[in-house]
Amino acid sequence: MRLLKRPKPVESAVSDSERELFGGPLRYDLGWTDHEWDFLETSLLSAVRAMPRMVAGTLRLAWRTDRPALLTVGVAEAGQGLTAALGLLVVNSVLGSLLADGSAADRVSDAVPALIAGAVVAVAGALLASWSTSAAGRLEPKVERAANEQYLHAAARVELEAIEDGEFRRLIDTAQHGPPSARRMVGACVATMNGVISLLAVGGVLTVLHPLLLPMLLLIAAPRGWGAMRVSQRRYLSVMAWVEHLRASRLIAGLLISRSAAHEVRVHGVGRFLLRHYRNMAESAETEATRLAKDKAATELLAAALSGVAALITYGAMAALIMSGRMELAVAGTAVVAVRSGSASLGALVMTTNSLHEESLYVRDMERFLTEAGNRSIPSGGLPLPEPTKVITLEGVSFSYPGRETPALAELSLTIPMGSVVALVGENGSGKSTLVKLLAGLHLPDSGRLAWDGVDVAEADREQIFDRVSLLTQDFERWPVTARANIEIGRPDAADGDLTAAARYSGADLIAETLPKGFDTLLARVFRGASELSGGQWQKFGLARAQYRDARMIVVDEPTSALDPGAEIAAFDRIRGLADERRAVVLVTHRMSGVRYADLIYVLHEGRLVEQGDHESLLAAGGRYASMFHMQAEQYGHGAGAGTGVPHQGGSAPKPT
Ligand SMILES: Nc1ncnc2c1ncn2[C@@H]1O[C@H](COP(=O)(O)OP(=O)(O)OP(=O)(O)O)[C@@H](O)[C@H]1O
Repeated sequence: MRLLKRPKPVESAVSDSERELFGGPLRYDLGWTDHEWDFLETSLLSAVRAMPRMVAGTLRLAWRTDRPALLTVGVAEAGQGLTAALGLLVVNSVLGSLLADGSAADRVSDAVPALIAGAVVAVAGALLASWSTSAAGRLEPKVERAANEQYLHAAARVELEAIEDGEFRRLIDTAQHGPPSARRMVGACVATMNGVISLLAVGGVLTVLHPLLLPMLLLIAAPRGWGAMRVSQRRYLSVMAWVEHLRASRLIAGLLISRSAAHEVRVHGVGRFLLRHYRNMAESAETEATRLAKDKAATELLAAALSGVAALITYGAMAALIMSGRMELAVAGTAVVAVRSGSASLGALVMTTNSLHEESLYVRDMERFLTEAGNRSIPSGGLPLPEPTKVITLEGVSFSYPGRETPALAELSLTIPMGSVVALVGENGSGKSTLVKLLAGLHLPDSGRLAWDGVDVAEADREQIFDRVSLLTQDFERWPVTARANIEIGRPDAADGDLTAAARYSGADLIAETLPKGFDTLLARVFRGASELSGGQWQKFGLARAQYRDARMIVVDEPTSALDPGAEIAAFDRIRGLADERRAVVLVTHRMSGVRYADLIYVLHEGRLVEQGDHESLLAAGGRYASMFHMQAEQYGHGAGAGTGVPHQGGSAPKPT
């Protein structure tokens, strides 16, 4: 039975801002929505059928996190169901006494024992409810934490390629609703359990009173159940379709208050521009919220009307039964109370079942993410790397980014011997940073072979590769923690690191001396009492971190871009000094002054290796490297014959073409 009409794609309003800033409507892939609709287009019955599976999943998680709390909730909820049934029997007994023959005083005094029993039952019910609430309150945050840990652990373990894949990022985004939903599912499970038990109790009493009363009760609650189900499914579809729009609005809002954008936001008037777009996008979202609200109101009105008609039929039938003498007045009185409380219980049960269903949709997204993340996670285990390693070799290595036709690296063959300083040179986009990512084990070659002393990284234990590589990229992380932790985070689990040596090595020790609390100064402006460093000072902390790591291969990508001329010369000297027989240094830079003393220089062009050798031989060859070197030398006034001159002045070096 199809209870729901397929909704129109949620695509009507495309804001101008989406067109202007993002090149078109930001909507979740509608192909996905179509596919999901098959799942969502479920009847009430199938949602109820799926319930045991959903409940079992949540209960398993709850069982793993806090067994005593879960058992307490179960016992307390079952007890409450019992008190509900006893309460109805008490009502029946009281009504029986009150409607019996005899004087008013006698009838009231006959009812007293049942009234006392009723009070005891009510107190017991209240105590059980409060016991259950406190245990469920203890359980819920634990379930959310467990689910969050699963989510974050899986996200941190996936391959870099997955992180850079837009589809997967969307999955990460939607799955973040999962942990809070898992928490709410515990509450919904408890409420559902409560509803089921109360309803069984009421249903049992009603069936005993008269067999027709239970079907009538169900008739009253069914339309409300249908309405609630339809509203929640439409809300879910809408959330999914608008998730990117919401993300983009948050991005714009974030930019308005971000520190890094603060200068342009003010000086270039970007603030006004972004605010206008923020409003524009918020208005589109409001249109969708209004549409949903109208739909919800209409659905609920229809459900209430149908439920009212069912109630009318029920009470009419009861009146007919009384008048035909087939139902006693006391039974009818109890039945009215039971139908009222029963339909309230059933209504609540439908709502909680429905929220269980709705929350489970989000938990399902998280499950889907966990499965996908599991498929795309960095494999554990593999061949051990030789220690010490003598050489890293690339043979015919090619690599393309997903969705890109031209390979970022093509048929690359080169060697990186331990103890040497290897420089990677080439124009923007020639593939240097991509090669760095491959060397660090962040990406694996699509074809060809990258090996540490003959052990192919595709078969090697990736953890061991990560352990042996120290990475200082152009956009290295400026961790919002203390100066000390900013260096020690290079080897987070090491207890034997030499912080002083690492800081002295890069010059970060002198910077720390000027900080209010030395190495214990917090380097995160967002917190009170924290200090901020200049770009060049941060780079020295980055270098110290890279050195602290004590790796076999140190890869530095533009390590001196923010350093003043003196600091730059010193930094290149220090970087050269890092190479020893156990360790290689891979240097990526556009500053030819730093490249000059490298033992081996590889020149890349459009992902291919076009020249290799040392500085002198490459200059003598008069090729691409020589022209890049001369171009920079000329800029600093050394003239075309600057084979011996070293252009190391500050300012950004011109990008070779
Ligand atoms: N994450 C990515 N996804 C898709 N393509 C990418 C990605 N990163 C880089 N590319 C593409 O791969 C090619 C090589 O880029 P790469 O960053 O390796 O060059 P580079 O030599 O380091 O450049 P630069 O000197 O500007 O830092 C470029 O065409 C670039 O557009």
